[in-house]
Amino acid sequence: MPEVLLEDLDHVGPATAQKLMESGFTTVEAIAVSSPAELATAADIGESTAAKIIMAARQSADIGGFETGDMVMERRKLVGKLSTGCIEFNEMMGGGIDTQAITELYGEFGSGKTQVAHQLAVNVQLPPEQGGLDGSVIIIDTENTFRPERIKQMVDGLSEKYGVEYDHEEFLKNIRVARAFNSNHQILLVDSALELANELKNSEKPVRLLIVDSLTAHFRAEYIGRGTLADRQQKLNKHLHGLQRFGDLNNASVIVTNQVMSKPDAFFGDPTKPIGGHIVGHTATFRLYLRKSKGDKRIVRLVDSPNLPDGEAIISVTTPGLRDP
Ligand SMILES: Nc1ncnc2c1ncn2[C@@H]1O[C@H](COP(=O)(O)OP(=O)(O)OP(=O)(O)O)[C@@H](O)[C@H]1O
Repeated sequence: MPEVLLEDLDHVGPATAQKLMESGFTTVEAIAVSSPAELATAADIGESTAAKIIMAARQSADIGGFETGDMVMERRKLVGKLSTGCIEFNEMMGGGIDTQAITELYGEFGSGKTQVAHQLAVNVQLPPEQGGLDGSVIIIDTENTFRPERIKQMVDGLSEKYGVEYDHEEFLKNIRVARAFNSNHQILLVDSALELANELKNSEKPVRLLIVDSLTAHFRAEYIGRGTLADRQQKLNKHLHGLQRFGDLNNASVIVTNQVMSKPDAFFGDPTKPIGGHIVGHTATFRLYLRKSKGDKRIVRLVDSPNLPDGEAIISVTTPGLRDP
């Protein structure tokens, strides 16, 4: 599809286009999924004009409309399973982490969310015989927690496990990381990820995994207090739909992390419930609650899956990677 420029949209003059770009609305897609109030503020225009611009953007943007049942069926047949490398964990997930789905890892700090994400970034690159998807990965890193050194350790761990000499440099080349500086930037990076995935679609390693670590940290920091809750949930909702769409279009797994607090939190309510609450819950297809146990052991609990029984698996987080205890 040829790229549509902001100025090409009805009701958008050069000055408005400029203001929109400056406020981070750099693509027609970003405008298509925004709200009139948001756009009006960003471009200094009336809400009714903003609504017209959004309609125009929706008509020209490829934001996904209806699919027929047989199309959905065809797409579902392609659902892949990404191995976690742990037998019990895989079994609990019906074979592995589904593609075309969002899987949320939530838990306290240090519960191993980032470790699981790193391991999946390695495993996705393996051939299907070894539980991979022969793909590459995009990571949206919001808290600067991506560590290439950790990837190297895990690749060395794989070499040990399979008795094959894997080259960690090759694995690192198939991991593309972008830092998200705030929640708006984070949302826009999904558009960039879509573009990148399109470019790589016919390459040797198409993008089969998207990781957002952390999904909620920026939202949590930026939207403080009850008054902004609805706003935050709306943004988060939009973001999650963008992520789901990424998973569908690329037959990719989407992994998001979400920190929960051990201490009661005045702003976000029940400490055992992940922030983002209902919105993440209703949009994420699989929710995994991670808990620390003795030593390097972690308990992974599957909560509220649409087609699998709830269950628990124990894994070990070790230097060479995730292992069966
Ligand atoms: N190289 C390593 N070898 C062994 N264990 C490690 C290694 N690196 C990290 N870990 C383990 O992983 C833990 C950190 O987990 P991780 O960073 O995944 O937590 P998290 O759930 O993402 O936390 P946060 O919410 O703070 O980001 C460490 O406490 C340690 O137990």
